[in-house]
Amino acid sequence: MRSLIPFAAVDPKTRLDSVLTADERAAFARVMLRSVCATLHETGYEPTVLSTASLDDTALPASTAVVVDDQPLTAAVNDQLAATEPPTLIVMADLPLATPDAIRRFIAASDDAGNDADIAIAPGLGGGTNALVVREPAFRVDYHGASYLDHHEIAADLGATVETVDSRQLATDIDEPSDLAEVLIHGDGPAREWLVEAGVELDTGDGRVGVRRS
Ligand SMILES: Nc1nc2c(ncn2[C@@H]2O[C@H](COP(=O)(O)OP(=O)(O)OP(=O)(O)O)[C@@H](O)[C@H]2O)c(=O)[nH]1
Ligand SMILES: C[C@H](OP(=O)(O)O)C(=O)O
Repeated sequence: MRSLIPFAAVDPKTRLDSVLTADERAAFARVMLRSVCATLHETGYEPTVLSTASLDDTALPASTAVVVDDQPLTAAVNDQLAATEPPTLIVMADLPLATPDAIRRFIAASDDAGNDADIAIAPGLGGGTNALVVREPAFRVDYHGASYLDHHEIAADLGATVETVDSRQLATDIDEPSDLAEVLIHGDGPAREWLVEAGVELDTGDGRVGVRRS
């Protein structure tokens, strides 16, 4: 199955700006991208990174294809869907807890006893769409906001079947500083390592666990 990883290369992860500088956000976004690429490679896919700007080769595992398209996310992904035959797997670049097992379970769950769902969605905790399998040729994405609900509506309008796959590892996208706590608690890969080296640590004071700089 063709697989795409959309990536905002310029000034990424702005919602982390209370914890990370602009250079750190750019570096951390690339660490997460590299981790998701490696996860897909390990799962047996050859992902294409759909990036808003060209990328230094060191940002990616060897032999990862890059397509540069500086359109906004939804338009760039939809042009890719229009240009190729389904199925397409789309996995966001900010899922540092994603593992090959989680991807395999997502794909397997989207295939219910041999009846492939037209659309399979691994929702993000905030209502977004962290991973998507598109088997319906007419389906087009509409990211941002509660895109999980929007994608259900778009599928319903097409009479397409939808499978929602509940996966903690795929649900954890890194948007807000509190999401970094999830990486420190549950991660065991390069994103966690990068945060520890940068001096980002758990803040277990009152209320919800967060992060602070050491
Ligand atoms: N190709 C492409 N990918 C995008 C674009 N905007 C976001 N992405 C990617 O889509 C996924 C989810 O995006 P967001 O959580 O909105 O990421 P972001 O824009 O880096 O973060 P914020 O600045 O905090 O909104 C990540 O993999 C991003 O790298 C875009 O305009 N084009
Ligand atoms: C791209 C967007 O991501 P979020 O802003 O929810 O991280 C979405 O999943 O629709």
